[in-house]
Amino acid sequence: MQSTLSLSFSPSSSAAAVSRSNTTRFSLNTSTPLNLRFCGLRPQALAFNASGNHRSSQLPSRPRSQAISAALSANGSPPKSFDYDLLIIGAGVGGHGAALHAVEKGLKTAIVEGDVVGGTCVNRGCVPSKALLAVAGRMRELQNDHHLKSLGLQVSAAGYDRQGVADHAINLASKIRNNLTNSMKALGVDILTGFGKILGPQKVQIGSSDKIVTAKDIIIATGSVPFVPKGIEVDGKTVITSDHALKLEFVPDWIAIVGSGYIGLEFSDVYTALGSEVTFVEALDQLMPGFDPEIGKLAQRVLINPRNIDYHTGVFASKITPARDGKPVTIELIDAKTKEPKDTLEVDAALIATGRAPFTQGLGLENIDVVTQRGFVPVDERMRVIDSNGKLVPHLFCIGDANGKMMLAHAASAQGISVVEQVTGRDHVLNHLSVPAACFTHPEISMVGLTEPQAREKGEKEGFEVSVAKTSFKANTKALAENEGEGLAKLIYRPDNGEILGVHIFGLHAADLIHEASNAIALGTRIQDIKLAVHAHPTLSEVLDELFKSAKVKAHASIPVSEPVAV
Ligand SMILES: Cc1cc2nc3c(=O)[nH]c(=O)nc-3n(C[C@H](O)[C@H](O)[C@H](O)COP(=O)(O)OP(=O)(O)OC[C@H]3O[C@@H](n4cnc5c(N)ncnc54)[C@H](O)[C@@H]3O)c2cc1C
Ligand SMILES: NC(=O)c1ccc[n+]([C@@H]2O[C@H](COP(=O)([O-])OP(=O)(O)OC[C@H]3O[C@@H](n4cnc5c(N)ncnc54)[C@H](O)[C@@H]3O)[C@@H](O)[C@H]2O)c1
Repeated sequence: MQSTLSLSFSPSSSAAAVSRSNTTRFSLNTSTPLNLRFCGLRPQALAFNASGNHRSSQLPSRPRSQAISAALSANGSPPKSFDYDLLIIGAGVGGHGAALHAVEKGLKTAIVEGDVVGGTCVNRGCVPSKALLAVAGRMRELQNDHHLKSLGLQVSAAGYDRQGVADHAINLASKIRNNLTNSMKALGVDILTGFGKILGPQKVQIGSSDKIVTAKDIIIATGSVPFVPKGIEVDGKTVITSDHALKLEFVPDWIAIVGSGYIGLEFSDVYTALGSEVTFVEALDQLMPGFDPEIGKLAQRVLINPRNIDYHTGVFASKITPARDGKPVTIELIDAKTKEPKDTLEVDAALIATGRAPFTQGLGLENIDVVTQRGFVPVDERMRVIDSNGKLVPHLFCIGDANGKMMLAHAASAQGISVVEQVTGRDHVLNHLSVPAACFTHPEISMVGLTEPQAREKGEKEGFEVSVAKTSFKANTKALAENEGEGLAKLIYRPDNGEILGVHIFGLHAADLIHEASNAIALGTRIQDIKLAVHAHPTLSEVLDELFKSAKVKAHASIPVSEPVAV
């Protein structure tokens, strides 16, 4: 096994540095402690210092090296036999995906959860947000007279019951949480309740009790919490994070959304559908800075400009004070570059959507000599944890939001499956460039692989040509039948060999359509091959069919010809 590695770690050191939209970007104003919350999981306040490491060390009065050797001498010797083959710390989607695959592979598996099964995605993320977005989509349709008339429909004024909408999100989360729990129980995964703390190699303490569990391999899957920049006071009522917003306790007349990434954009869709005015505050010079620029422009034309949304770009929200004593929420804006004061906003509420911070405090990483990087656990491309000397920690892996490679539910799960493949004897490296992402606005945005600027930069560095092909939803029969012709699909590829570098879609059901492209990238399928695949007519999938067919690949790689099958 390789012992010294260079770090493969994507989070940029500044929020102003844009990489991919769904790679971690968090470190704005980290010079003073951040105020992080974790939904009541742990009583003590969380605080990170400037480097993101935890301020309140477990062993604060001793030098670190001394503390580590003390811990190792007490707990450091690896156990000779194990309670489990695999122990997973954190029962979010990452942990759940790993657990299910582990059982399938015949591993005796346990999962430790300090709060509720399902983690962020199920309880405070993907699931409740998509329930709210489903309502938003219907409200939009019912309020769009022009659209309805063109279909020959007549509907009287649309309305909603706030608590009914909130209940839909709560009920869905509870249903999926039960499904997840039952699926693990049914397969024989032991669910251990308590906060997991690594005591030494292959050894984890569960909760504050004396319960210590040993396992041959351990996966850290402890996820993330909302990141709140300094100067912003979250009261959970008028200044909120997504944790609060998903409960939909009120629908403000006017809400400022700080950050125009995934969370900001999806909530702007929900709030405007429910009648709020939205003001975006974005640190970078354009909205939705993580998307492919062309898709971002189209999204701005369709999702921002015609809606009750205005915005301030190139500014930080440097101070936000909740509404109190009859005064509204106040937001002080400073220029992102010069730091000069720019403006003060007074609004009914503010949603802080400025990224997520890893949840790794109190995990006992110091006991195995692992130093986090702004809270993220350093891992190599196989999710193997790297210690402070650059060496792999045997039998220890970290997946999902806690490693910061790609903060998406399915990425967490895919990383978990990849780890299980490795510990059961099959080498596996997940190609993150094949992992799709989607923003569930109306219409949706989806993407896989590189943006056009990223592809051009790579092409320049590595000396290959980059080409772009595009198709419009306006030419698609199914989209037109739905009266939803506003949309674009964009393919970024190598004309010399037909390699797909990236695909970006804006339009109806873009989140479902992206998988043909992501699977093609994962399987190494070239354009000259996929353009021969057949799509049912009339379907939205023909948008991608057209896209691949319109690409101009110069060198024709051999096209596999399958034997004709007698029917
Ligand atoms: C509003 C919102 C919407 C989102 N929408 C989407 C979406 O549509 N699609 C998508 O792909 N992603 C979405 N995401 C991102 C997605 O939720 C995360 O990427 C995903 O949940 C990460 O999974 P995870 O398993 O790494 O961590 P988590 O889901 O955060 O789970 C970690 C679990 O570990 C537990 N834990 C932590 N420390 C310990 C410990 N020491 N001992 C025991 N248990 C511990 C926690 O209680 C938690 O249950 C969204 C996120 C948010 C906030
Ligand atoms: N549909 C999905 O897959 C989905 C949905 C929601 C969340 N998520 C995941 O959750 C994570 C967090 O989402 P997010 O939207 O919070 O983060 P993000 O990184 O997508 O966007 C944060 C935005 O906030 C801006 N920003 C940061 N600090 C600021 C400040 N002080 N003032 C003004 N602007 C500031 C950044 O420039 C950036 O544009 C993402 O990594 C995403 O992958 C995914």
